[in-house]
Amino acid sequence: MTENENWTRVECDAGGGQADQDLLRRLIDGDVAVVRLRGLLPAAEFAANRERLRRIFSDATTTRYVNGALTTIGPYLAKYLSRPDDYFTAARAAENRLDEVSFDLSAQVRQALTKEFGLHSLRPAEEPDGRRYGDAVVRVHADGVSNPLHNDNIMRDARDTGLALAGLRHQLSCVVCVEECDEGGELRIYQRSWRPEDEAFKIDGGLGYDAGVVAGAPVHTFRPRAEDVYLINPTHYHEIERVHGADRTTLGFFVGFPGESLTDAVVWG
Ligand SMILES: O=C(O)CCC(=O)C(=O)O
Ligand SMILES: [Fe+2]
Repeated sequence: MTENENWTRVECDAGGGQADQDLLRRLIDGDVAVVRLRGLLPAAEFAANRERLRRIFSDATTTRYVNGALTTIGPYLAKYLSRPDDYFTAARAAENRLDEVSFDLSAQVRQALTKEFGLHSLRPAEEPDGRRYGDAVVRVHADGVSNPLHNDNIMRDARDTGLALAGLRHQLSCVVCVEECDEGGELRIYQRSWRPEDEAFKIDGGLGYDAGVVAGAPVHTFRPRAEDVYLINPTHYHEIERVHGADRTTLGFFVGFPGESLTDAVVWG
């Protein structure tokens, strides 16, 4: 596990012309660890949406696992793959609640990403029958919380569900840092994507994989700061270090590309 100059972060200032299709391709190919976009949205948008979220914080739900816990506002699909109907119901309920307080950070970020990367479309994913996926999940990591080593791969995980997302070609993850913690909370991402034989490293009854699965792989460590918007390839192993002090609050959504053209994409939470 070594930091390595060949597996590192690309920093972009919004409007600087650096964010393009080629950069998305490098994330997909596993050549770039993190793309960090600074200044994607005005500070005032973050401040307003942070305040809106605060009003519905009591709606957050915590899912406990033997080796961790996830506190979220809005459902995350990975938890509902065996009961998609419940996912869509919960997604509508969360959307209504966020609308009530005029929370619009996900829509703003989508619009800004579309412009920044020159996309033709970036919309919440839909099933052919019209059921719409949730457009993001608010994740709250409080003092003492970490996330175990895992990878996110909807093409693999939804394969037997009949959901349209299983047919995507590529998946990225977009994270919007709403509130940074005082210490810790670093994202550690490895230059190692999932392979079927890794299932031997899966933690029984828990979340994620044993550290042995990434032995020897280059790692990049990134500590998100408030107002960062960053992209990773979540099919690569990643984990979040223990958070200290203030909550680490993020808005996250996955970005899926149905084809090799990286200009048309869908999102889900
Ligand atoms: O919050 C982060 O830095 C990463 C969260 C994560 O696991 C993901 O985006 O897939
Ligand atoms: Fe993840």
